[in-house]
Amino acid sequence: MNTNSCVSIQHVSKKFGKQQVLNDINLEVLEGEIFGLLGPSGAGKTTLVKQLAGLDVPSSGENFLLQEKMPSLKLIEKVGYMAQSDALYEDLSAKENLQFFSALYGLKGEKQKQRIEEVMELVHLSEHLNKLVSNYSGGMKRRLSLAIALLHEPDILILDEPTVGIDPVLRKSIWDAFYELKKKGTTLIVTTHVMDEAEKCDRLGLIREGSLIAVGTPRELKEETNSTTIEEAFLFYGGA
Ligand SMILES: Nc1ncnc2c1ncn2[C@@H]1O[C@H](COP(=O)(O)OP(=O)(O)OP(=O)(O)O)[C@@H](O)[C@H]1O
Repeated sequence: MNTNSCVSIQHVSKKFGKQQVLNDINLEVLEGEIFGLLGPSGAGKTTLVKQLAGLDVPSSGENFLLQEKMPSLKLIEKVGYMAQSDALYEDLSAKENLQFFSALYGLKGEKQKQRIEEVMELVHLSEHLNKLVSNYSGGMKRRLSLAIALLHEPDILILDEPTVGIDPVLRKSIWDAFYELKKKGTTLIVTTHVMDEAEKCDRLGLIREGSLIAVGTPRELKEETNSTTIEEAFLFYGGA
């Protein structure tokens, strides 16, 4: 295992009934990188990142985060996860949602107040702190979910399609926030099926029908396949 690897996926396969959804995945994610999992809808990205977040288990193989086998309660405070669908309390205000999740992570008093202000600023929602979540737009809910995942300053942040439904201007500001977190040493794992977003990652893993078909920097993947775009590279590796 690489010494600065902080996520190690070893021979991970997953079946739902007879359907093979992940097929012998092997992957190391390095500390402090932004790693993108790119693949079409249904490729198995969510299934994989759920395991990394400790919410599901492989049928065979093992996942390690910070040298600890998943799922592990020890890692709860070190890992942040933002699911694809927002898990928010609609009939509470944003602030109440943030307070609830802060409490789960053991954030209290002044520290809690300060973190809530910081994360809401980061996602440009400070003005809407007291609004009921049911009155939020889809994009606002996405940003609030992101704020919640950031509350406890996790070492590893796992984001399942973080910018779906978010306009380009805000998408840029969210990516700026990702780079800020990276600077602080946070490792980010981001799933996406958007090619221009994939270009923003340090390294990419291309997933197709449950198999990891290529891993490398966006530049490497393009060079190796003589492609001008990631999309072209993806099609090349996919055998098209
Ligand atoms: N709990 C489950 N039970 C049965 N099948 C499942 C379950 N979860 C996922 N699947 C199936 O596994 C496959 C991969 O789904 P997954 O959500 O991991 O794909 P994805 O790459 O994240 O796609 P998307 O971008 O659309 O979310 C799909 O065919 C899906 O129907």
